[in-house]
Amino acid sequence: MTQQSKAGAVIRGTGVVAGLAHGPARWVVRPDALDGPAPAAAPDTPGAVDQEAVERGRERFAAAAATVADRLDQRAALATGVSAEVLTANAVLARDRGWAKEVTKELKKGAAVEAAAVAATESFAAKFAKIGGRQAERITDLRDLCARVVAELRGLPEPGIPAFDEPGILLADDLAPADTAGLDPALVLGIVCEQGGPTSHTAIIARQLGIPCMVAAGGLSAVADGTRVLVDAAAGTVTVEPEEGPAAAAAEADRRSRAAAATWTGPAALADGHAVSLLANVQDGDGAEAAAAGPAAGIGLFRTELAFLDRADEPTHDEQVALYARVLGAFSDARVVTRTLDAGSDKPLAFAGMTEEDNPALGVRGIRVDLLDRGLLDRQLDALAAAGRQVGGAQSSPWVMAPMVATVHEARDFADRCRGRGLTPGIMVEVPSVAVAVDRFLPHVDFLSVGTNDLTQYVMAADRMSPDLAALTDPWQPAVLRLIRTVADAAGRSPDGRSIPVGVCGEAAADPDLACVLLGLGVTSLSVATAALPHVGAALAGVTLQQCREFARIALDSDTARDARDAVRAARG
Ligand SMILES: C=C(OP(=O)(O)O)C(=O)O
Repeated sequence: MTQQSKAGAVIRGTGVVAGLAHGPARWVVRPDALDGPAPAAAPDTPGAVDQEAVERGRERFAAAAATVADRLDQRAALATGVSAEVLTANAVLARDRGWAKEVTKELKKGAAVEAAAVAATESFAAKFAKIGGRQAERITDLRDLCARVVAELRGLPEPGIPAFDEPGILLADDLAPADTAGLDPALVLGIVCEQGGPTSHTAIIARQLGIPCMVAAGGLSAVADGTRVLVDAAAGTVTVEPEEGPAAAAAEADRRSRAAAATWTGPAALADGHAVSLLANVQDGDGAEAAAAGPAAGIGLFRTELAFLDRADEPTHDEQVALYARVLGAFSDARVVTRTLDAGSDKPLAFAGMTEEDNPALGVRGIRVDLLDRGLLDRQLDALAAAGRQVGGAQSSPWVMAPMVATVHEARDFADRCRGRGLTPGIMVEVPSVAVAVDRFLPHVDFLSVGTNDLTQYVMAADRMSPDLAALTDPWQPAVLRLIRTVADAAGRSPDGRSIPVGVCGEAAADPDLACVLLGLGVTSLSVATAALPHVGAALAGVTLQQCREFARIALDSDTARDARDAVRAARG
């Protein structure tokens, strides 16, 4: 039996639709397709095939699948936009001839019809998993259809969303599109899935409905139905049985800020008219084009390693040029900051030549891959320079930054290699040594970008992946904020008289309260996931620079991350 989460425990996941939600957890009812009396699976050594049984099974499956498809069509007719598209696509999947054929194959082996449906589904799921990417994310759709067809074959009600008699948070291993498409945002305040990815249908529909949503929340099954939880999708956390007063206040403040965000269209500016450079974090061409269609003023972090995570071999020069040109071209007149491959730690790249390490977060990652193969970075810089020339205009000298820089030597060497190719060099500030000795780094680079996720991990000596250490890896940690102030102060009066831009591209920038603090600390740009842009933009529109400075002072003078957050939230009102 799963051990239940304790009060105050924090579960981590990936936020896909920013926002806070507080209420009782309600689990999706998803009966295992083979619950109940086990239907006969295909025997290992099939005897003579009972043709009549095969035919009966084929007809029963076809009828059940058609009923499920009809119901999906009916729901599609009542839905709009992406919800309708998703429901229709799943109705088509339910009528798929290949699926029916695979079921018949299993029936011919002697399986009962329910078992045949499950076996056929799992055979497709295995194929989808092998292909990976978006195809793998369709496995949930497929299994959901199978569960519905099996329920229909057994004369049971359709599995799915529980009835909500009060507003709450929907929890699931993964949600099927047929579930998400019919959700009522007045009752479903938040969605958390133990599995799923940022491009899964759950994420797409939650975004359309404006429901805060998290996926890949490992350990969620330890949360019992009815337990009160606080979901903070921007921070990627679910707090089990949080302190009621502050949790309710935070959720209410967030509800108001989401209402403001829904009408915010940019460009970003503070209430006193002070312009803010609000940029997007992206990982591929689709993301860059989606960002360009919204209020982003450019790209502050293009995580190139995420575009190549599933690659066994290094992408060719031409492949890289095509990808980079697409991302640069999405903002042909504005700043696009590309980060060189941040391979290693939680993002191993098969082609980067890393070996297993005991402590990969402190090992060969980011720029340190130079130790194994300097050519990898050189080839990436060549491709980026070529993409810049191809796009031209404002992108003819692309901004590029290196992750995990720790020494002045690394910064100088990186900058030389960039300048030699006509690129504009910067470095990430995520190793504390850079923040502590920032004045020594500034003469070599044209910009800095603070990666608060890693900076916090390394300042607090706490693994960012550890759910038990979530309170320590909170970017509101006053020690982290003090380092950011040191960096911003130094960059504002660089020894050679230049004012060096300092951005923040970690998750800290996506927290509307913390975004105000960061501007108050002197940061010159913020880069956040595209979905979080309106939340941050709307929050900034409600405060002046002087207020931001006051919020920064309050946060710096706090002893804990929690005190800092609570005090700034109270001051913002
Ligand atoms: C932006 C950052 O990098 P990563 O992609 O490792 O989160 C960070 O560390 O804040």
